[in-house]
Amino acid sequence: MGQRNEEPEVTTVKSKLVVVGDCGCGKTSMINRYVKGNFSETYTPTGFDTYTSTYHVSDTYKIHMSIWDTSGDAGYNRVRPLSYSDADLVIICFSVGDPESMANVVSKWIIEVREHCPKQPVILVGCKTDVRPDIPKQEEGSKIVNYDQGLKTAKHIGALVYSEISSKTSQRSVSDVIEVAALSSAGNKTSAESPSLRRQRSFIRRKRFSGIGEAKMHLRKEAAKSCVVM
Ligand SMILES: Nc1nc2c(ncn2[C@@H]2O[C@H](COP(=O)(O)OP(=O)(O)OP(=O)(O)O)[C@@H](O)[C@H]2O)c(=O)[nH]1
Repeated sequence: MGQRNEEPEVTTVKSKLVVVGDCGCGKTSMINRYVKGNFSETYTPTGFDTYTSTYHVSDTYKIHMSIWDTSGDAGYNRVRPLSYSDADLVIICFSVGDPESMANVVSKWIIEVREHCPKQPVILVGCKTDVRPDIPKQEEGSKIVNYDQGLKTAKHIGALVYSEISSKTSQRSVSDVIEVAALSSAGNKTSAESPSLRRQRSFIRRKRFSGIGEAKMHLRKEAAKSCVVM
């Protein structure tokens, strides 16, 4: 009798991640580092851009991400909200070398995000950590955001995760945060109970792929020091 060669059923979950934050804080560089694996010193302001990438969580579970890159420019304040439609998770970025960009997380970004995405999880990302050692000690406090200040802001805005990255020097830090975002958003889907989505949800439950649980497991497995799940 011949052996049946059964392919395992592969579940693919779709997830939309929206990335916002001040101009020049490092959003596009983070996405480029994750999707294309490269980094450019050249600053090209973004209008809107969409990238796609598939995260292979396991042999039988994939997350197909669409990552929406937005402009931090005030000129886009009226059109940027269109990007939030159907978002599963929002990543708010600031630059650790620019305290004003972190202040704007509280005074501008979380307010805009909550207006359009009242329930979706938010991840706060401090970008450009490689600039920290370049800033002279006596200027600390005025020109740099330290880790504790970033973490405090993340708690203040009710973020699910606080993470710090350098798109310039650390592929790993960027992969960690995007993959935690993917896992958190995939386990968080609650809308549109189509039969296929019901199957996905039951699969997620069976495999204990709850968003936050999966994110924590991922963090432990990878021993990532750059992400903190709150
Ligand atoms: N040193 C350093 N520079 C970075 C890093 N990430 C981005 N940059 C630089 O910062 C500048 C702006 O980066 P972008 O990624 O384009 O910033 P953005 O947030 O997408 O900007 P907008 O499109 O205007 O909203 C570029 O010159 C990048 O090379 C980083 O991790 N370290």
